[in-house]
Amino acid sequence: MSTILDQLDQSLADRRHGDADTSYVAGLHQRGLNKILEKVGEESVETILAARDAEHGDDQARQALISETADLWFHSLVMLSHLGLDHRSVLEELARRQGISGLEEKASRTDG
Ligand SMILES: N=c1c2ncn([C@@H]3O[C@H](COP(=O)(O)OP(=O)(O)OP(=O)(O)O)[C@@H](O)[C@H]3O)c2ncn1[C@@H]1O[C@H](COP(=O)(O)O)[C@@H](O)[C@H]1O
Repeated sequence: MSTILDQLDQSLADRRHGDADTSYVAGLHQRGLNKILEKVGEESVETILAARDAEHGDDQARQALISETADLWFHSLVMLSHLGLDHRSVLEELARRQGISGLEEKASRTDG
């Protein structure tokens, strides 16, 4: 599956200075970080609403949650790409955290 993320990140990088008339991603980059963050916020809210519907919902509601989550991941990747980052750094961070209990990590923080 990480191949999909590799391919997607390559597409996003290729469109960084692409034609907004033919590319949604190029259009987002051209409209700038604030527009991209607006989309991330919008997709976050849509994902939350879809998750509430999916909790006691049918297969259609669960599929809608998958679709909204994909939109959220996609727009998050556009955000990272806009700032010169990609999914590999996020996967590395998740790998670094593997096996570290979230409760232990929280207790070890010096900032409370
Ligand atoms: N994975 C995606 C992907 N997921 C979602 N979307 C688009 O994200 C948008 C989100 O839906 P909305 O209804 O919120 O968007 P909207 O109403 O058009 O947006 P606003 O005008 O309101 O900001 C839709 O236009 C979707 O088509 C995506 N657009 C592109 N990709 C990937 O990015 C590649 C490059 O896309 P282009 O730049 O369009 O060539 C594609 O080959 C795909 O692999």
